[in-house]
Order: sequence, then structure tokens, then C-alpha cells
Amino acid sequence: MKLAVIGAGKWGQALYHAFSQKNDVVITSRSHKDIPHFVSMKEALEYEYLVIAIPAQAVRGWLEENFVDKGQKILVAAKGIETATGSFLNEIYGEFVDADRLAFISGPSFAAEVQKSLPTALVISSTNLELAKTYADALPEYIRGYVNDDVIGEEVAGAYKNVIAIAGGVCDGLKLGNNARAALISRGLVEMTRFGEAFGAKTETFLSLGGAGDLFLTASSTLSRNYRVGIGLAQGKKIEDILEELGEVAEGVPTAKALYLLAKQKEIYLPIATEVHAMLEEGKDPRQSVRDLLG
Ligand SMILES: NC(=O)C1=CN([C@@H]2O[C@H](COP(=O)(O)OP(=O)(O)OC[C@H]3O[C@@H](n4cnc5c(N)ncnc54)[C@H](O)[C@@H]3O)[C@@H](O)[C@H]2O)C=CC1
Ligand SMILES: O=C(CO)COP(=O)(O)O
Repeated sequence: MKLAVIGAGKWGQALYHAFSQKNDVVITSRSHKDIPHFVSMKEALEYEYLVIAIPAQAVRGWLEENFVDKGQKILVAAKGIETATGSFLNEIYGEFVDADRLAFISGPSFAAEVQKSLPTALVISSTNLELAKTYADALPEYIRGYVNDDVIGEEVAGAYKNVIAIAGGVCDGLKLGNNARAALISRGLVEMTRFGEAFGAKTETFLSLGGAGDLFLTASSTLSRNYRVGIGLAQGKKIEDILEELGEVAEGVPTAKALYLLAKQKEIYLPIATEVHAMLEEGKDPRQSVRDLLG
């Protein structure tokens, strides 16, 4: 398969490495990077199969400014919900490309480990299962690819776990113990399932790789940027300083706000996301958030 990766951050580069094992792959980003097979944006957009690893808050602007529809198929690699509109990525991309040309990649997958060719299992979801299978077949031997037609379920799970990962970092940063972390992760899973079901997601999606799998991974590891945001909050740092120090995307931060707004609109009970939102937006003391969650 001939494929172009757009976005050369940590995840774009890891997917470039992974797909390069079996395919002819080029990569591009908004500024030049010294990577083999780096091409211009214009050249990348000529490819029939694209992988787009641009963060959720930036993607609409990128599509408006750069995308030219030539019938390309797109594998969306970001995990997040647009804060300004509460839109899911399938809705944003759906304004530019038919749903049957869109697929989404999710599952427990730290870029650093995919980059080192360590064993990983991922899910490709699409309403077009043939397309999902085409992308899954292009994955290297060290990645087991599953397919799923529950796009909204995989999307909600991938975005939501980043918010719970922030809470996981707070929990460990405050040294609340293993019991507390297990409670947080399992209640986080219940909460994201409830939220997803309100948008038509399938319950079983949350029990699989893209849900429980990615949640367990991200909410308990310092390899996660979102988890590290939570550690910073527990240390009493300001979110602006935490993000500057991080220097990379932490999708859970804008997604917490999107969840908070969507939950209000739809009257869904999301206690953990609400506390994460309060810590991020109102500077609420993490210890008070813990007390409020236990109360
Ligand atoms: N790093 C990881 O382990 C994983 C990341 N993801 C998701 O992939 C997405 C990207 O994350 P990373 O690559 O890790 O972040 P990163 O912080 O390493 O890189 C972000 C990339 O997006 C580009 N970008 C930012 N704003 C842009 C804009 N307006 N137009 C064009 N390009 C823009 C940046 O130039 C940079 O190359 C996020 O949604 C993240 O949640 C998903 C799975 C694993
Ligand atoms: O999505 C990820 C792993 O599956 C990466 O998580 P972070 O963005 O928190 O590092």
C-alpha cells in the first residue's frame, strides 16, 4: 500500500515507523522535519491512503486551510473532542469526507513503544469495515489489528480515557494508594460507558482494547502525558506551567471541557470528568476534588 502520514509529532512518527514495515510510506507536517521520505503537504495529499495525526483541537483549521478532496481515504489518529463545538472527530472529518472513506485508530499504544516495535494491539474502526480491514492489514507483524464498526464508541473511549488519566495522575500524585486508583479507573470506565451510550455507542466497545485497554494503560503510567498533567496538578502547579513544561499535546485538557459542556447539554452524570474540569478551569484544590468524589 502507498500511504502518507500527515502530522509528525510523537504519534505521527510512530505510525510512520509502523506502517513503513510493510508499505511505501511518506510523512509530512506543517514545518519541515529531518525524517527520511519527508515530502511536502501538497505531495502527501496526492496519496490515496492518508493517516492524519493532527490533534483534535487543530484539525478543523488544518482541514479548512489545507485539505483538497481527491477521493482519499483517511485514518484518523487523534483522540479528543473539539471544545469549541463539542464535535467528535468523525463529525469534523465528516464535513469534508464521506463516512465510508474514514477510519479511526485507537487502543492502548504509547508512541514510544510502537516506535521501538514492541508488541501492541490496536483497533481500526469505521462504518466501512472493508476500509478498516485494509488499514489493519497494512499494520506490521508486531501490531495485532482488530476492526470494529462502532466508530462513536471507539472515539468516546479514546477521548475520555485521557480525562480519566489526568485524574489517575492526581490520585498517584497525592499518594492516595492502589485502592483509590483501582476505584478511579473502574468508576472511570463506568462513566465513559454511560457517556458513550448517550451518543449511541455499544457497551462492549468500552470493555475492549479502545476502552478498558487504553484506560488501564494511560491512567496508570508516567509515559502518559495526560497522567503527568495530573501529577502536576497534585503538586499544586498551574495548568499553564504544566503544559509549557510538557511541550506536547495533552488531549485530556481540552476534552475535559468538551465533556463538561456536553454533559450539561445532555444532562449526563459525569462526576470524575466534572472534577477534572474544575481542577483545570477553576483551579480547584485536587484534595477537595477527592473529598467531593468520595462524598
Ligand atoms: N503519543 C501517543 O502515544 C499517542 C497519541 N495519540 C493522539 O495523537 C494525536 C497527536 O499526538 P502526538 O503526536 O503524540 O502529539 P505531539 O505533541 O507529539 O505532536 C503534535 C503534532 O501536531 C502538529 N500540529 C499541532 N497543531 C497543528 C496544526 N494547527 N496544524 C497542523 N499540525 C499541527 C504538531 O506540529 C505536532 O507535529 C493526539 O490526539 C493524541 O491524543 C494517540 C495514540 C498514542
Ligand atoms: O493515547 C495514548 C496511549 O494509548 C497516549 O496517551 P497520552 O497522550 O496521555 O500520552
